Amino acid sequence: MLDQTQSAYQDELKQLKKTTDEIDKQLQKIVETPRYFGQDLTEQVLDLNREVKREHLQKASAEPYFGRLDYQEIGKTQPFPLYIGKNGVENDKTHELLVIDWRAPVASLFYSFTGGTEEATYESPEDGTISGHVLLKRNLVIRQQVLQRVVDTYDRDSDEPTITDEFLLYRLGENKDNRLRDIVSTIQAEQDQIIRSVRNTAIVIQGVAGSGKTTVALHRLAFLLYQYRDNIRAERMIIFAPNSMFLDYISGVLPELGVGHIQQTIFQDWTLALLDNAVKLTDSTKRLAYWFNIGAKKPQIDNQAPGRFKGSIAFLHYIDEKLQQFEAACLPTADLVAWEGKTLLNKTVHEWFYVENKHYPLMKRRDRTVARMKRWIEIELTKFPSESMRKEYKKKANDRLRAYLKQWPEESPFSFYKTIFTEPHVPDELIKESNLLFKKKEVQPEDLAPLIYIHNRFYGIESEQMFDHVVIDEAQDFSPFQVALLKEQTRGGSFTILGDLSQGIHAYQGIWNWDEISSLFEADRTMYHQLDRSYRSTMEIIHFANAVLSRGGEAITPAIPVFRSGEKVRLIELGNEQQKVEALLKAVGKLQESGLINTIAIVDRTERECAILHEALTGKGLAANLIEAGQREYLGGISVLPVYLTKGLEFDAVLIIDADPLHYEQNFQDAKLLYVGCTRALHELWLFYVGEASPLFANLLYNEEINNGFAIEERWL
Ligand SMILES: Nc1ncnc2c1ncn2[C@@H]1O[C@H](COP(=O)(O)OP(=O)(O)OP(=O)(O)O)[C@@H](O)[C@H]1O
Repeated sequence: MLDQTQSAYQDELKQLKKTTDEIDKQLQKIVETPRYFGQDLTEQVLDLNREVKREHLQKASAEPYFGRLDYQEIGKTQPFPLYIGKNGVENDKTHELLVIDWRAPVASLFYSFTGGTEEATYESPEDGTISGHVLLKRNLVIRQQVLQRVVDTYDRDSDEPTITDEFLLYRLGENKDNRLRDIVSTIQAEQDQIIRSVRNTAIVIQGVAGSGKTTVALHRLAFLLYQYRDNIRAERMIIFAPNSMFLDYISGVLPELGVGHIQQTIFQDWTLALLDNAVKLTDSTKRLAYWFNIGAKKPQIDNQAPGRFKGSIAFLHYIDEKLQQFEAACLPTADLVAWEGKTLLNKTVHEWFYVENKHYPLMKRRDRTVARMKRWIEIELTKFPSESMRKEYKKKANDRLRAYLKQWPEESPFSFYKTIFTEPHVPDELIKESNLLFKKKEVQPEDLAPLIYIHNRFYGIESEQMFDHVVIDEAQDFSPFQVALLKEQTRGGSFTILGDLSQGIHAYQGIWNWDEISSLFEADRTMYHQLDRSYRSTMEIIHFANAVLSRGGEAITPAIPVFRSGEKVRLIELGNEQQKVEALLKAVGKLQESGLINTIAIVDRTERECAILHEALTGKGLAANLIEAGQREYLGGISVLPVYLTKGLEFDAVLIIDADPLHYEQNFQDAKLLYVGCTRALHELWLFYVGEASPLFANLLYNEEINNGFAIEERWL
């Protein structure tokens, strides 16, 4: 066995040398070609192509590939080794494929193959379905041209030819810095299926915490750009993320995959820019503090919550109705008497507005109709014999036109939207609250989708504002209205919509089930995927988090951990409040001692508590960053942050403080919050409480059903 491993290693060394020599030769040739800065278009394109190739080759030179698959097509006598990397490389002269791009159809075998001796097939664009057998699947770790690891995950000739997770576990066991990474070398079959889904479909992914949803969506973008390179442009693809810090956190993945120029934004920023900043958003800190309040101040969340009401499709239909009424009644009813004896009949203006220009958006239609009226006046004026008469009557006509247009006011999306909040169909409380804000030209986040919707009806959507593909991350926090709005702006209904209902901590605005979103798309243009396997955290952490969630009292789909065992979750009772800071310092010290932990999150329940804690910790010399709402950058290291801001992020270790009944009550909303906090941890999860533990995990260890020995209790009194 050892011999076999060594000979595999030697073989791979030789192959690596052959490939890197060829890459370096090609690279050298490009580097020696002078850049072109002249005006000739053909030369400019050639230069650009060389630059793209240079970038690819430079990356490929350091890490040319990560996998090998020996595949024997039916009818062929020999297997063919396929080396799979982030970019394809071929021999300049012979055109032999040295490295196959991971997105190429044949490379799908590397991901979809899950063991066994049955035929493995893939779809070739030229030759249709190709069948054959996989003889070997090998993972290779190459860093800076050095072959570090060779792991066979399947070898048909071996005594145990089953696919193993060994390489995946090796990758998952690594520590994280402050950025999400690509996973091209270990994409799992269920993830690959999503990544390679056809465009012009709305893919809805419900995935447990850590199932790779964000990562998969980013890989899907890279795939779409490769597969449909003639039809899709990166600049026309957009990612909607929950906050700016999250965008910063994921910003490394697309460049690693060689993809640039994809728009990345948060919904609020995108809408405010479209509205030309005509309105301001209310202070998000206050809003979050309100919705994440604890104890008696905890607000009630139901369908009348402003976000649920204004985010509903019923509200969209209501606005539609109002727009129709506005459209039907906006024209003045009188004729325009330009001067005595010359009347433009109201019927004619109607005809121009409602028939001739009916395909234009409302305000454009108004502009065109008014322009037509002005032209009519000009033409009538030419019938006067003298310049002085024309002048005199022109003034008269313009005055009359001005008076006429006063009856036909030009609405802005905001002024129109405001009129809705006088209607009996809107709950009184909402009218009061909204009008108070509107007076200050302020709006809530849930007002933005309706405002853009009205904006689009008024002014239309420019073709350059249309998207080729839209990714919505943390989509459980999106409202159906937001998705319906984006659908209008996306060619072919091409979407990747991902989220987790168990992490729906913004239930005051988000969806409560996926039908709310799926039903917006035609049934045959939607695909639903469920990812239940969690890759982020150890088994112990996943078991614990599942137990917390199930105590929330609603039916849940438990996350299934990858078989990666680690330290037990620690439930630590403290003697009194004053001990908290010392306990955290001690915990950080212990974790850092191991040398294995890079990123640590200290998680409290509210932003205020975090600020106080952060001050106390830094006062004791701990170098920690306080993360607040609206923050744009994630710096890694030690962070102090409220639990609701941890969403989407991950840390080597998570320390949850104040895990008591006041901060985490036994209800679904709090269970989701604590679940989110717990599932951010990759390797270590510690929870601290003074006195009593939260009912979401109290006495967990004595509960026969769920006690698998995944947690230990300690008392630091
Ligand atoms: N196939 C895989 N191979 C290696 N690592 C993976 C794989 N899939 C996911 N991961 C890792 O699991 C972690 C979670 O991934 P990601 O953040 O994309 O999940 P998510 O479903 O969006 O999580 P959450 O909903 O909890 O925010 C990341 O560290 C990612 O690199």
